[in-house]
Amino acid sequence: MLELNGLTRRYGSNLAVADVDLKVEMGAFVGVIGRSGAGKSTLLRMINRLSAPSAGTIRFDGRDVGALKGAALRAWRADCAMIFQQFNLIGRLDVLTNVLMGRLSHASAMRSLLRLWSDVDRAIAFVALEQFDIAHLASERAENLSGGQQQRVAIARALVQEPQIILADEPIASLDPRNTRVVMDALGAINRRYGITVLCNLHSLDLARSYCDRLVGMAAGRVVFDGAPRDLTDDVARALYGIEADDAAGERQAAPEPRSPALARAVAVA
Ligand SMILES: Nc1ncnc2c1ncn2[C@@H]1O[C@H](COP(=O)(O)OP(=O)(O)OP(=O)(O)O)[C@@H](O)[C@H]1O
Repeated sequence: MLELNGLTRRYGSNLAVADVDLKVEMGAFVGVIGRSGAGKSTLLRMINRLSAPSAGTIRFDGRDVGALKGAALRAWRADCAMIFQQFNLIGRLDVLTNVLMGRLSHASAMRSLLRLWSDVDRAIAFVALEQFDIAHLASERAENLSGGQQQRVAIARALVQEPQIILADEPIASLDPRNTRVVMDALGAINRRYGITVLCNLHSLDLARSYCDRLVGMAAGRVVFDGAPRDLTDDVARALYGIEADDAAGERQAAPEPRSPALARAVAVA
């Protein structure tokens, strides 16, 4: 289990993440939702230790993730793979090599340094590409692929890390609707087939509702909703997103003021 307690990140006087308590059971597909600036990326980056908490703890199966250093920290980062909005591939390298980068933590230091991939690593990378219907692109330069294809390469790279958790930070923000579905389906397949826990930052409520089995709503750095998608009522959504609610939900009518006092307070300080 992943357990966050009092997790906080300050940037000067700005509280990006404020006193977050969260327990995530392994195997879950959790959507982290909220308006821009709510603290979603900062939360995921702290879990991966890309950003240092100002206060609070991150524990995984009882281990204090915040205290990890050196090889143990590298192992943790391999255990919780990140997927970014901008894919973060090496454009001039071919697709297969990009996926093989996900095997670095499984190779010896010498092999990693010389990029001497074993046949087993190559086979694992190829199978990962096949799963997302992009094996035929293995020898293409990554920069020549469409956004949706590049994100599937990034997901394949994350998969070959053999992580326990995938942290996806707005993975579909730069994609058109068709590729959005393809990429979300790929994350859903990983979650179901391998039981890999997915924490996925999403702006779209429609997507969050259709793909996630639990939603965590953030406003002004705080968790203001935590529950099943069916419990995320329109009122809660409006409180979370304010004037962005219709964009997020894909509706056309104007959003009334939030009726839930606790959520309204949280949004007011956002
Ligand atoms: N490196 C940084 N330096 C200073 N402030 C930061 C930094 N990163 C984030 N912040 C601030 O922390 C707050 C939360 O930002 P964060 O990116 O986590 O929100 P978000 O919900 O992921 O938003 P978005 O959906 O736009 O990415 C914002 O006020 C942001 O300006």
